[in-house]
Amino acid sequence: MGYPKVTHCIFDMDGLLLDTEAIYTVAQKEILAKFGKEFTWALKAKMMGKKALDAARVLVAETGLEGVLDPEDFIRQREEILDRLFPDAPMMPGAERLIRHLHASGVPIAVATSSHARHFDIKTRKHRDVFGLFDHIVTGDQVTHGKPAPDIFLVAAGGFGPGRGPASAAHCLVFEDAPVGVEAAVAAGMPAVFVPDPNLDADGVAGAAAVLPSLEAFDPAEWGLPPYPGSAGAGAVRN
Ligand SMILES: O=P(O)(O)OC[C@H](O)CO
Ligand SMILES: [Mg+2]
Repeated sequence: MGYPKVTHCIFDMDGLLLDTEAIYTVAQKEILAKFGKEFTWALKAKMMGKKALDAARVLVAETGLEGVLDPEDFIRQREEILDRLFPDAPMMPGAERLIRHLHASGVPIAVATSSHARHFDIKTRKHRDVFGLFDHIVTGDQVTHGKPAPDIFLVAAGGFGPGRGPASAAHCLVFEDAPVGVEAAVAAGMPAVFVPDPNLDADGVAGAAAVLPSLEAFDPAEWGLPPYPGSAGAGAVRN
């Protein structure tokens, strides 16, 4: 397998634990339409997983709107739409079961999201019980360099506290839905389970240890983690 036994798990949030990526798409489509521009999956793939300003700069550059739409102004317009839609974001299939299982089994778990703390609060308002099970949460505003830099995963791995940390980065399994997130995990020296949206062209994404259609297909036992009670598990496609 090429990886040591997994002892810790680090979860991305948007598009992985929470179904919020569709909300970003709605907001971004709406704003670009005002400028006669289309929001495509190819553009989304380059933005998703990044911190807000990094992603806004990509959008402005890729749509040729430099000098027309200021990235900070884009973010302001987007906030109005997002703030309205985020509170109703549901969890992704399989996310709650996996989190509850890992927590009940004593596996240290953390969140590493590029979202800033204010958004994290709005998005998780209806899911406080589940998010309360994580050892700790690292939000995008806590690191200078966002994904694809490895920083956020390294900070998350370092946050488990004395005696509860991983022996090395390679013992931490990262779950991601974004190409830049997989890149960040690889740069951090961590195996990554990539769970891409079916609309995302995942072909050019290198380095994932496994690619799954959904968290429902994740079998903890395959990674040396405690098995689901009474379950044989589903098959991961290991690279
Ligand atoms: O996927 P996350 O949780 O790192 O957050 C990403 C951004 O907030 C939106 O793509
Ligand atoms: Mg994500």
